[in-house]
Amino acid sequence: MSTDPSTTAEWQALQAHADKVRDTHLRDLFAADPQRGERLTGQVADLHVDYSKNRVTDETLSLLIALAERVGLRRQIEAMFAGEHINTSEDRAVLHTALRVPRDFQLTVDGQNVVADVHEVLDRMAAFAERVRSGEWRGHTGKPIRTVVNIGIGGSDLGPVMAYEALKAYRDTDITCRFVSNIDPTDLYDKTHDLDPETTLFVVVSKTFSTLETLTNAKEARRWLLEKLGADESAVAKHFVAVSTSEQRVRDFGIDPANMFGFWDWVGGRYSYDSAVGLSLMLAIGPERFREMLDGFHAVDEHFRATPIERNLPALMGLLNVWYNNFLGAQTHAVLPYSQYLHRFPAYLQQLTMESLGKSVRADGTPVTYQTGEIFWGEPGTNGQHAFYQLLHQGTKLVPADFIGFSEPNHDIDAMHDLFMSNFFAQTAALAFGKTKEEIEAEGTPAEVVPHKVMPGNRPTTSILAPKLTPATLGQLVALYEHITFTEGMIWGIDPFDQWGVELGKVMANQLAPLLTGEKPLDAAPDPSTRRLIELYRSQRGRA
Ligand SMILES: O=P(O)(O)OC[C@H]1O[C@](O)(CO)[C@@H](O)[C@@H]1O
Repeated sequence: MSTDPSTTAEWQALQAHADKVRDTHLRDLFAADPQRGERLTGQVADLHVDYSKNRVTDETLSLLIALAERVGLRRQIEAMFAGEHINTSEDRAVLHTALRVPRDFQLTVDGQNVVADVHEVLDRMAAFAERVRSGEWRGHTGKPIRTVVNIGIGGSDLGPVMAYEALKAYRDTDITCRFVSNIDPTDLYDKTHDLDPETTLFVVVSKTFSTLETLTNAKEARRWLLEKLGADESAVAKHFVAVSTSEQRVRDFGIDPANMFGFWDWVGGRYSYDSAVGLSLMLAIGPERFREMLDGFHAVDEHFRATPIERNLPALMGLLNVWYNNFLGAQTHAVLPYSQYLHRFPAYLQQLTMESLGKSVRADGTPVTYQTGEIFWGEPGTNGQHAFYQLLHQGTKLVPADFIGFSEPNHDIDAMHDLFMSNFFAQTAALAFGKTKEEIEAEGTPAEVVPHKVMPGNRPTTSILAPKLTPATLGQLVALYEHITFTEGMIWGIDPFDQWGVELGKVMANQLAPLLTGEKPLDAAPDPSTRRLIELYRSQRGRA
């Protein structure tokens, strides 16, 4: 049975400490230590991380580090990098870090030369991407590809689309990508109805190649293509490629394995866009920039693997999340990128963190008696400022937030970027230090309005500042959050690499589909509420 962290002396010391410091204000912490803004910072690759505006003292940090040592975080990190089967409920290694190692790295896992396999696929992807980008790869009627449609869902969509949007400034070809994920037919319709089938390439991405949404969309896309081209099945080879771990299922679908790019069961879906799952991204930005992104990931991996916990930024950020979640009662965590290009980053992080950490039993199956995964959410600044920041500043909820910004813009217009980033700095300062009653009164504010204008402050933030949003810094950011997630999972003793909780709904959807069409009677509904809803649905669709 694994250690219940909440029964350890280290956890209990944190609980006692939380009671002591709960009301300590960031104003006082900064006043007591003028060096705090420099001391509580660190650098990982290009990312400057300032965690000084968190509600922690040096003692808090030492206690959190002691908890990490107690649960064996260092040992767990080594186990992950070595390819041990740390995904216990699926008995699998967890080796997304191997996807970004340089060619000369040595890593053999379960008898497999992992590095050689990774680079073999990367080389095939690069060769294919060059052919498509140069126009050498032609569609069935001899025309070059202009649009790539990625069909996938979850990890087979969120990573590629997030990175495609993030690296917009680095797309340098005539190729544009679209992403179809939802089984809502409007998604496929919307993304294909105005396309020229002669110049369209579908990349069907599914780790399992059994996901209902993806296979349904892919079949429809194939039907659309053949119908529009007026062609037979032979056209599929020029317009469909697959990314999967299952060669047999790809073959069964009708895609030639020669047009398949593989990966391995030791890559979780939400940890996969730096594998062949990122093929659409590579088609858009080219193999060289894709490689730069992988190097960015790797730089943070090396930091996470080799740096003592007291200076290990992903570990420290993970521990801060544990602090708020388990000792100060926070329920959610905001991620606020000051970059419009990162507008899908919070959605991407939702899968990474919430599919990983939304568990209520430990790895050995025993129930947890403490809070696990927090709710991650966010929107780019400054848009969020005009929507939900009011609650961050004056609401009753504690919402720790990460601010992510870049000194150099990807495109600037006059001094807009300076104005933009001044909001980043202003918000984090306002959240931390607020504005007191006395300061507001001194401005001559009418007495009855004063309480409404008081800004309590003491709202914790971590600032991540990088020189510029590039393929490398994007890779660094993603690896940072992967390892933050890992750290939290290890502290709580859960398996952050499985996702059994999504299965039941999938099975039930398959069982219910014939009730919606009328092929099965309503009596087969699982409960009276669902029966009534389906009955209404059927009548609104004109079905008896
Ligand atoms: O890549 P696949 O096998 O189609 O799975 C898609 C997604 O579905 C999930 O299994 C959840 O339903 C995710 O973990 C995964 O990223």
